[in-house]
Amino acid sequence: MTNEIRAIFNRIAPVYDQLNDWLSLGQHRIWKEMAVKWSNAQPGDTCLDLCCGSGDLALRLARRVGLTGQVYGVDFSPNLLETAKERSRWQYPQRAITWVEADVLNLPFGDNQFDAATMGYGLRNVKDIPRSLKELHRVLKPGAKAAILDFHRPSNQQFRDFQQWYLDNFVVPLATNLGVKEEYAYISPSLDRFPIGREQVELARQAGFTSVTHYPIANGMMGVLVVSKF
Ligand SMILES: C/C(=C\Cc1cc(O)c2ccccc2c1O)CCC[C@H](C)CCC[C@H](C)CCCC(C)C
Ligand SMILES: C[S@@+](CC[C@H](N)C(=O)[O-])C[C@H]1O[C@@H](n2cnc3c(N)ncnc32)[C@H](O)[C@@H]1O
Repeated sequence: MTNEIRAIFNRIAPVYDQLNDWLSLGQHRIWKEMAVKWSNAQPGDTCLDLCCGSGDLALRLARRVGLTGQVYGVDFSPNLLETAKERSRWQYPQRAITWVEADVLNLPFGDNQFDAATMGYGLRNVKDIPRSLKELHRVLKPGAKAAILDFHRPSNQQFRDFQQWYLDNFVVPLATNLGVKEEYAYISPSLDRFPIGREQVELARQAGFTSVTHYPIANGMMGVLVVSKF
């Protein structure tokens, strides 16, 4: 399972950023900015971006923490990490971003290290969600926050139908034209298996987070789980 997921993301690396822009009409940038804001990262902080992929959230965190801060981006896809490294070289050559190839279920960091964290479209893809949340809890400093952005199934039936129609009629056909049909067809079943907002809240509480809120965004088609460690 882990190897299959890694293979999916390695294969889509060449088209990943372009397809996110096209298929969300640029909206994913706004959703990611919301997650960074809700993580409460501050200038000078040491931040973590889990499942960083091509680096979108990590680069946004880097902008927020400034020259005195530090950002660590963790992912197990070497191909997406290569894109992230290239982007950071030309976008932020003087900022401290460390790209780490690792499994987020076994983070190579000690306890209580990070002031803030983000995870974009990663939680749905890990093979053990409770363990992933426990690892996140372990590495955050007491008082730190994390924001976890992912797809969500709207409770409103019309938006739910629209989301499914959009995935079936725009996302998969466009991906098919670019030779990555199976990879994008994986989004819908992975979303069916993914816990909805209130279930995510319960899992985060069980992982040790005390303050936990799930915010549906984009008419419930996406969601941000905001967690605090006390
Ligand atoms: C950045 C986004 C998704 C990242 C992403 C996550 C995955 O788990 C994948 C799995 C397999 C292949 C690719 C991905 C993947 O790219 C979110 C935006 C990209 C979406 C493809 C667009 C989805 C659009 C919404 C369903 C509806 C948007 C309505 C409106 C047009 C804004
Ligand atoms: C959909 S991408 C999201 C990338 C980026 N965060 C974004 O928002 O564009 C999901 C990422 O999660 C990574 N991933 C999934 N499971 C992982 C795991 N167990 N450990 C590390 N990375 C993982 C994949 O390699 C992929 O880069």
